[in-house]
Amino acid sequence: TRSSRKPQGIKDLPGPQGLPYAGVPHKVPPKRTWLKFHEWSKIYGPIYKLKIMGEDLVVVSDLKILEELLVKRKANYSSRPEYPAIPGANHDMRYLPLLSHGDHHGRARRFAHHLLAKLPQDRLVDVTTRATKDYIQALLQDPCNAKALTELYASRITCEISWGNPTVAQKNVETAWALMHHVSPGATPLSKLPFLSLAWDLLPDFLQPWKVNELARRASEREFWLTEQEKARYANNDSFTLTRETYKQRDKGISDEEEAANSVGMLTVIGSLLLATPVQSFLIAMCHHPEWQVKGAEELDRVCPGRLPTPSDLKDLPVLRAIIRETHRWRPPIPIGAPHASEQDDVYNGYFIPKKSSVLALAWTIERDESVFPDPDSFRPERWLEPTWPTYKEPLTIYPQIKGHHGFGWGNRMCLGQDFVEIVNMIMIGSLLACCSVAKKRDPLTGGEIEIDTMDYEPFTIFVRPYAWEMEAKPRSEGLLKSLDL
Ligand code: HEM
Repeated sequence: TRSSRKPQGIKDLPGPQGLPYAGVPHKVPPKRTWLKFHEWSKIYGPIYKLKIMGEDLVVVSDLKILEELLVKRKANYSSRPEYPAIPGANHDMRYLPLLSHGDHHGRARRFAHHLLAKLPQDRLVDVTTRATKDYIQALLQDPCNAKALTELYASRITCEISWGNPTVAQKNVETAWALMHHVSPGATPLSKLPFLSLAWDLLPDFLQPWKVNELARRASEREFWLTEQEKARYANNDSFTLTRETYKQRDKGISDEEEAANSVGMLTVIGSLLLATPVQSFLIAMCHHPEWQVKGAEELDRVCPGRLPTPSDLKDLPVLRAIIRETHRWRPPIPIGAPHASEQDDVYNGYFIPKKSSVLALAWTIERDESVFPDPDSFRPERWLEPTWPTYKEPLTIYPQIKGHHGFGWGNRMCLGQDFVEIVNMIMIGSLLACCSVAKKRDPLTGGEIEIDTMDYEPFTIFVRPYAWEMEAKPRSEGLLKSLDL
């Protein structure tokens, strides 16, 4: 048993107490789980443990402890927990972020890294700029649909990069959210009662409707990814699919057609979801902070008059970078972190961490440390721009920046998409600031502003996104829109 494995004199981590096997699932709210974890970190400290249906979760909100466990001890902390709702997710070469630690993860990660490293920056800029122009036009026509439009146009970017085919963007969004929904707590009984997965191969399907649903979801995703790969092979573009062809010729692993299709499909899915959330949070922040819209737009008018920003402008756009960095801090897209599973029992600072624990880097709490981020709940980009704030760092031609910050994860599992995100966030958010101004919607009868709940985020296992909100959007500069052909 675990307690007999625990060395003498070694303590259990503090944390909320619950039932012997089940732990505290009844104390973890399905909505805004990160707020509960944040509250517990105030009570139990920067590293604490809770149990949910037999799984130990170690929740960490201190950068030094994370550095020690997830970087220095990465040999032990680079795996992933099991996802009962997707049997096989740890070893099927399908979803790189869910693979357990081992050669198979290394192979998938090297290939994904190769695809992203070989992506010419010009192509990413071109694809993103075109999608952003269409996005702005659509947003100006239908601002209350901002949530869905942002996801659709982020998806157009990743679908074009992956397969040279933006027309399947909507299908990609649906595929992405079907996966996310499926792995969310409570979506199937498997997440709540993991032992049911033992029956997967034993019981007839009619007794396991969740199995039938999962197999259907997987089959449709598989067909989608293989079809797009096949179509892309005959198209003359620089898509990831074609990069893969050259990789194959050099005989560097990934020989299987399906494995390659999965790698590209997985990047298309996670890329589109994660590119959209910061833009959605940015729009909500801007509805509350017209003053930052003005400051951001003034900077863009000065640095890139009559055109949209490009990566070579980044050094001259500290206000834009501060707005983006503050958006990632204010509403982290992955507020409780992506779990790293430990492979062996371990002891940290006199505390026992059993093997197969899931270690969570609690981004929400790290980004709310009052000694580093005074007034942490407010959206204040000036904390990155004025020397009186603890986060201020020079030179302003480089800082603030999102690349390399802890929200992209740790050690062997660190996000591979950081350059991608930096460019796409910059073009989408910079173009929005240059072209439009947004505001809370006004009630047509009373003329009063319709409030937007800035904490109303939809929970999925790892990513979050805001629920739909209502807003107004107007062209900021007709001249700019005209010169851009919008
Ligand atoms: C706002 C945008 C994004 C954020 C905040 C983000 C954050 C993260 C985080 C926290 C992880 C897990 C790290 C860990 O376990 O320690 C991760 C993994 C990953 N990300 Fe990102 N990401 C973003 C966008 C993207 C994009 C656009 C791509 C691809 C185009 C991408 C590709 C990946 C991949 C492939 C992994 C899996 C790495 C592995 O398990 O070995 N990410 N990301």
